[in-house]
Amino acid sequence: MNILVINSGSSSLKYQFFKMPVKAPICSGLVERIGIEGSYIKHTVFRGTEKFITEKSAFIADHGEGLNQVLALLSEGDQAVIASPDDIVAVGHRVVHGGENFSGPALITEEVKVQIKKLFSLAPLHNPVNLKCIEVAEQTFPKAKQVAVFDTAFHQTIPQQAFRYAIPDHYYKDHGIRVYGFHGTSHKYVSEEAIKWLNKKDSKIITIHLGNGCSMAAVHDGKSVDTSMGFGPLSGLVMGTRSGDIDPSVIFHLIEHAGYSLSQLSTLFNKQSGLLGVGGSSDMRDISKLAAEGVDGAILALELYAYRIKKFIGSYAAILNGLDAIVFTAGVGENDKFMRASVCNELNYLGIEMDNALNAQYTGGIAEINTSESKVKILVIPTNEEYEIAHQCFSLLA
Ligand SMILES: Nc1ncnc2c1ncn2[C@@H]1O[C@H](COP(=O)(O)OP(=O)(O)O)[C@@H](O)[C@H]1O
Ligand SMILES: CC(=O)OP(=O)(O)O
Ligand SMILES: [Mg+2]
Repeated sequence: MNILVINSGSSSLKYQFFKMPVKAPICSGLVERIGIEGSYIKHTVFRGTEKFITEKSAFIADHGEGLNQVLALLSEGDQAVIASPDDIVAVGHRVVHGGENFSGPALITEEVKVQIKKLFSLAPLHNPVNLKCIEVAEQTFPKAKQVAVFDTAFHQTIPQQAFRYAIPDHYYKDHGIRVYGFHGTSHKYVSEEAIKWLNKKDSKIITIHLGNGCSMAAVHDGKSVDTSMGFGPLSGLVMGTRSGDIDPSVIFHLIEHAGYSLSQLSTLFNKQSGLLGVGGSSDMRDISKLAAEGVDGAILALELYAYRIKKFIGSYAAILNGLDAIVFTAGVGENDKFMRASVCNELNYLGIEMDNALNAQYTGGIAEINTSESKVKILVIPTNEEYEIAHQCFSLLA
């Protein structure tokens, strides 16, 4: 079954094309800087062991134009992988917020689109773009089924004591104020891979997703029981540009004593904080370089980032009442051996002991980087949100 997966962000669009149930994609790509100067597309076709890469840079005004260019790359020229748009059987969309209505993938109907729209105010940076991509894909691939896979779905198993905030009841009932959690597709995928690796019933796992957005999940026997992002994708860990946990008193203080507006506060905590705010860049590679040169802000940014992860490991070990494995994933988790080492340093009380050589030698795939005595396994598992979305579409439609 030909399935195209679209993972859309505010200014980018990642895609992969699968012939399900085969896990290896036929092609994948990235449209970056949509609507801003310097737009470009990188498209890679995989044939056997060979890769054919096409790169284009020309202004792309919106996600519609981006998707049309993707369609052209899929269907035209030497490296075409389909003959016409009708060859696509399904388009799987990452949708960030599904509220309490979706605990699994959904075939997109007018009613589902209304639900996604109702949640715009809860995920203003993500849901509007996700819906836009659905509408463009409906026009571009009129015969295909459209399927939504929600970031929030995997976290719908979190119990009330973890998902409710200690504020009066009607804020939950009337305003939907609760923990939703995000990156669920990634936490689900890597925790399932970890469970296969451990081959253990009743497993207790902590998954640590460190991309531009960062979050952790406590996963008991395959079910999410707590997660570090909450009502929106702002709480919990220190991220590329987001602060993570902050005392709400700071907000009251900045409004009352420094005259901040709501939009200034939103920009501050969503776009000017995290690694960028403390260390001068949102990109972990830059921060590591600056820290190695001795720049104080960058050193502090690394310390805050690792410390917060460690704190969540401790709290999740407590709520799980035990621990079989911790899993590092996404851009930083998969690539940054120094960050993995900082997080795992002095966690032996919890039975977490890293093998420094194995950590340093890691180059890809699923691997254990703990010592043979370590009670808890330390795993690195590359996430694959696009494949997980294709897999969920395939299961829904097959
Ligand atoms: N080799 C590397 N070493 C350290 N950090 C890396 C490396 N490669 C990528 N990263 C970091 O991964 C982050 C992006 O992760 P990614 O999972 O691609 O994010 P997203 O999907 O949220 O855009 C960036 O902070 C980037 O610096
Ligand atoms: C929900 C979220 O934070 O997503 P991303 O990491 O893609 O920004
Ligand atoms: Mg990501």
